[in-house]
Amino acid sequence: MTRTLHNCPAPAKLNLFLHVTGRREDGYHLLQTVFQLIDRCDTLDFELREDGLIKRGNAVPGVAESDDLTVRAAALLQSATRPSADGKPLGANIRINKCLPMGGGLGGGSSDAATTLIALNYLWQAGLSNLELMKLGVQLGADVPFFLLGENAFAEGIGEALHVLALPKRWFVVIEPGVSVPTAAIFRSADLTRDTKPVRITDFSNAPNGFGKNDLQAVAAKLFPPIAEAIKWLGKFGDARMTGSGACVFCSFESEREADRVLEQMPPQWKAWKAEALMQHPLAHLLNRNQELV
Ligand SMILES: C[C@@](CO)(OP(=O)(O)O)[C@H](O)COP(=O)(O)OP(=O)(O)OC[C@H]1O[C@@H](n2ccc(N)nc2=O)[C@H](O)[C@@H]1O
Ligand SMILES: Nc1ncnc2c1ncn2[C@@H]1O[C@H](COP(=O)(O)OP(=O)(O)O)[C@@H](O)[C@H]1O
Repeated sequence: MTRTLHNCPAPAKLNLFLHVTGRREDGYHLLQTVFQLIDRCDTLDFELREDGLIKRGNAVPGVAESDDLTVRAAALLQSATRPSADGKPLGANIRINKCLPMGGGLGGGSSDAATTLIALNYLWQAGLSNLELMKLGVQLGADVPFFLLGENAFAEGIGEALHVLALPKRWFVVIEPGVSVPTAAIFRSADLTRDTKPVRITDFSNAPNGFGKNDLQAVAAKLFPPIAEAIKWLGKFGDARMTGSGACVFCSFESEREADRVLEQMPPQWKAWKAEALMQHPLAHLLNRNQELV
């Protein structure tokens, strides 16, 4: 039995567009979005424990151990898994090397949770299918099923109704405006428009670059002026927009060279970086994909 998995990547996502098309009775919003995986990642280490305990091996500023999405993901998987022959569940030590900013709209916490489910399903030999992991994942956050799908996707519902989508190879410049955006506050805002007309997946496929808009952007940029400033500056180079509920802002380019040219001119107040589009989740080889999936 493998006992450790080191340096497991938890990649970021960008929402290439994000339309709010309605609201469910429970308050959750109906969305249409395209999720793009990129090669900027948190990395996680997992070590098997025989005593059944789930422990985080390092502190994550601002996130208590019991609230950490990795610890919650591990506990959820443990409760859905049959104990070993001696009746005891397996546990794990989890170390997280955070690179993705929290409240950045890059889905870092959700991706950490998905990587935890993938890695521990493998280490514990739990044998859950990908669809079963996705059903667990959506209980942790609306973005988690996407990271478990393992491929870029068009998403509907609250983000859990996923359709695999082939996206072109692109480079992205991403600005971290230095603020952390609470997702719930953006969705709660009275200023949010919730009635964008639904689009079809083919509408996007015919014109992938610069399609649609991010309906959460106006609300977030008003509440957090550094977001508006970053969009204005990056907008000089192309169609700059916010990802998710913010705060990060991105613009896509055909080549790495174009991305480098923009980074060379970046004002010093912002942390900024380039990333390449990923076609697949880096842990796709550990997913038990089968015909249940779209
Ligand atoms: C906006 C998006 C777009 O990809 O990404 P992020 O900016 O968070 O990365 C997601 O829909 C966010 O997903 P996630 O970050 O997992 O959010 P959750 O923890 O499920 O929800 C946080 C809160 O946002 C609100 N919420 C979230 C998703 C949704 N479709 N409708 C909502 O109204 C709810 O009030 C919920 O309590
Ligand atoms: N392992 C984790 N990494 C990041 N955030 C976490 C984690 N566990 C819990 N959280 C909580 O989830 C919130 C959203 O984080 P994150 O997913 O990084 O941002 P976003 O949803 O904007 O993409 C954080 O503010 C934090 O309180």
